[in-house]
Amino acid sequence: MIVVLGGSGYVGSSIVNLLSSQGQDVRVLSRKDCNYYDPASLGEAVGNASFLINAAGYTGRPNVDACEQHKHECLMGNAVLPGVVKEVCESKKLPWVQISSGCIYTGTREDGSGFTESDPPNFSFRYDNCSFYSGTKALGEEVLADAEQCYVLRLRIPFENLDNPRNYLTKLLRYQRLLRATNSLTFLDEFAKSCLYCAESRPEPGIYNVTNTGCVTTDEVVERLKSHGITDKEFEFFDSEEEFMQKAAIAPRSNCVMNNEKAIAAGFPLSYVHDALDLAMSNWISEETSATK
Ligand SMILES: NC(=O)C1=CN([C@@H]2O[C@H](COP(=O)(O)OP(=O)(O)OC[C@H]3O[C@@H](n4cnc5c(N)ncnc54)[C@H](OP(=O)(O)O)[C@@H]3O)[C@@H](O)[C@H]2O)C=CC1
Ligand SMILES: Cc1cn([C@H]2C[C@H](O)[C@@H](COP(=O)(O)OP(=O)(O)O[C@H]3O[C@@H](C)C(=O)[C@@H](O)[C@H]3O)O2)c(=O)[nH]c1=O
Repeated sequence: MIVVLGGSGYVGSSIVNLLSSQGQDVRVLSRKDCNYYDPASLGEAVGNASFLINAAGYTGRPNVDACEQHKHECLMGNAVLPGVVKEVCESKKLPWVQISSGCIYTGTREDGSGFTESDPPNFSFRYDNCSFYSGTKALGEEVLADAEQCYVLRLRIPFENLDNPRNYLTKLLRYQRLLRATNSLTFLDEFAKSCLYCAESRPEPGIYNVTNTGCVTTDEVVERLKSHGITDKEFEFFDSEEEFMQKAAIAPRSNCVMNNEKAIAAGFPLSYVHDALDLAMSNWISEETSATK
């Protein structure tokens, strides 16, 4: 049995749907079911699972700005909880996935290439340059530095074919103005498949950048949204990151390029970012369409 903590959330529900569709025996755990911060209570709820996926955490709604006002929940969910899950999984000798984020980096390496798993985070409390959210995600990875049988999977700006306020494509369609940035992204379907891959095939445990190959600019993504007929909107852009910070954001955002070669070499099912965007956009289901179904 695979236990999914936070299986009701945006990322967790995508994982649960995939596992269920593949005939896996899945159990979703929620904060209602036990005390996440008491290893005995969490351990009892986990029972005799054979694999665990921790998709619980605090992200803020509608975006990470909300974490600046909810620091306690954010610190507990993103930095303390991974430590409790580690303790429980190690006592049960249970292999498991922790969902981390690529938002612990900003920019590119000095030579313009993407960050690898061995690059230390540069958007963290140690650099004193980050959002509270990113700081807690970097701390969550530090807590797991010596974790056994643990897959730390770094998701980065998820997108998919379903219109959803958490989907990057929906965000770009709805934000009044856009920040011009270059990012690596993660196709949510392939992230869910990557979690299943860890459960079934057990690659070497450790940190993996679970991002699609390559990177894209905001302009490239909006041009693709237009060429797929999803919108004919004339997008407006901020003149600079300073203007974006003054008018649309509370916390600084991570925009970054990630290197996924380690994940590809380990067999993770990750396609080129432009191909993944085309697949999601060519199967686009708008909120209006899904509401009438
Ligand atoms: N969405 C994104 O853009 C990205 C997300 N991630 C990471 O993926 C994971 C899941 O994110 P996402 O699905 O978007 O988030 P959601 O908020 O949609 O879901 C997270 C779930 O975690 C539980 N939860 C909420 N607050 C807390 C808390 N303070 N402590 C413990 N559990 C809590 C809730 O489940 P319940 O009420 O059932 O307990 C909730 O449904 C997080 O670790 C996040 O950092 C990484 C990169 C990008
Ligand atoms: C608020 C806002 C953001 N943006 C840009 C900034 C950035 O490049 C991109 C995403 O910014 P958002 O504020 O939507 O998302 P943010 O909350 O920063 O997104 C993150 O969520 C958490 C949970 C993660 O772990 C991250 O990996 C990432 O997915 O959109 C705009 O263009 N216009 C806007 O008005």
